[in-house]
Amino acid sequence: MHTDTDPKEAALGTDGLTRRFGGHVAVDRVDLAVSKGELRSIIGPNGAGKTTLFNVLTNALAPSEGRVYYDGTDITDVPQYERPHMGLVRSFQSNQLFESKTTLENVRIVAQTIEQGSFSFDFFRDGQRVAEERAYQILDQVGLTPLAGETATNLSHGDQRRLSIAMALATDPSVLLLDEPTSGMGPAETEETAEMIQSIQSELGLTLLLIEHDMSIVLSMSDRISVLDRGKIIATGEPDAIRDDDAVQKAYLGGMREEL
Ligand SMILES: Nc1ncnc2c1ncn2[C@@H]1O[C@H](COP(=O)(O)OP(=O)(O)OP(=O)(O)O)[C@@H](O)[C@H]1O
Repeated sequence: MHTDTDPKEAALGTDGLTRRFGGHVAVDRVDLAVSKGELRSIIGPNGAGKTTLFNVLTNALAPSEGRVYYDGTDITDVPQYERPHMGLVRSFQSNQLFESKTTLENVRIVAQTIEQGSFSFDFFRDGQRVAEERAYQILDQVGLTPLAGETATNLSHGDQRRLSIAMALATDPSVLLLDEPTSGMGPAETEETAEMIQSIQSELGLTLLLIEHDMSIVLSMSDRISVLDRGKIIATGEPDAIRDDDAVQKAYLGGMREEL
């Protein structure tokens, strides 16, 4: 079974990353090395530490120990708000949508906010138009063009999740962290969203880290899968190897084994 190698040579890497809550170790000495252009899924039973790992990777929560590397640079101490400007982006949560704004405006606002750092006078003159063009382009990529003028609060749950991906794309990420992009979707919508994510990834050459519960999606989409159990990575490998791994089967006993 393949294990992760040097985190400093990865698009996104961690070395001994740990997060404790009091005496509880939610993320326990995690070593990851996600290669450029890889689609890596993180799976594991409920409470395994997946969300906490994402929170520590984005510095929404400070790690208790360990380091985080982005494209060879130690970013452990880089504040959360600076990371999107470097290209390390987490998909927006539904409570981060501007509910009274339209689908288009939500994406445009993010595009404009991100670009403001790099444009000066010219930007203020043309900024809105440039950001709007970019927003239309992204809506097309995620299949939301027909809903461009719809108020975000009126979108279906699935379309709101697609919008949250669109907003993340508006920041022009290199490494994108997606937290359960298909949660709450039916089988057809899940399939459609998975295809959309894959086509965007190959089009943009993105590195993707995905938390996903739908095992058929995980097994079909991932280049590699890392399995988290009680805070520890117990296996990393290609989908076939993970499905057949004894430790993984054991961790899922009574839980999702049938799905594997
Ligand atoms: N802010 C917190 N304070 C205390 N304990 C926490 C906190 N956040 C998470 N935990 C604990 O850390 C462990 C890991 O939780 P986490 O939400 O990261 O798991 P998960 O794998 O994402 O679970 P799920 O699949 O159910 O979303 C759990 O035991 C949880 O109760």
